[in-house]
Amino acid sequence: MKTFDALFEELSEKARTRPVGSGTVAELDQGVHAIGKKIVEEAAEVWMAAEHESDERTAEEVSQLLYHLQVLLLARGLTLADVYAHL
Ligand SMILES: N=c1c2ncn([C@@H]3O[C@H](COP(=O)(O)OP(=O)(O)OP(=O)(O)O)[C@@H](O)[C@H]3O)c2ncn1[C@@H]1O[C@H](COP(=O)(O)O)[C@@H](O)[C@H]1O
Repeated sequence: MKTFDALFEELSEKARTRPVGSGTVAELDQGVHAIGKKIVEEAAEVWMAAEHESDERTAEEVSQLLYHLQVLLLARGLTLADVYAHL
């Protein structure tokens, strides 16, 4: 099972090597504005799933939100350590 930290490592590598077909690379190329909109959209989907859908759907939506948050960090050149410093 993939962890939050392992996903960030994977996405960091994708950002560095820019493999063809990577959705992460495509999203990074859209920039912070587009990624931010995606985060807002995913956050709303988390809310709706938590209120109206199953535990599994809620967990799935949360995973997508976490993914897009990580892409935003990469777009800004931030690391997980930068975030953890505030936890
Ligand atoms: N965990 C994720 C992940 N979660 C969410 N997403 C993206 O978020 C989208 C889900 O958004 P929506 O629910 O809005 O679904 P959708 O409306 O069909 O998608 P869009 O039309 O909005 O793109 C998916 O289509 C993916 O583009 C993810 N894309 C990639 N990953 C992981 O990231 C890693 C790198 O992926 P690549 O960069 O694509 O190789 C791999 O391990 C993947 O499993």
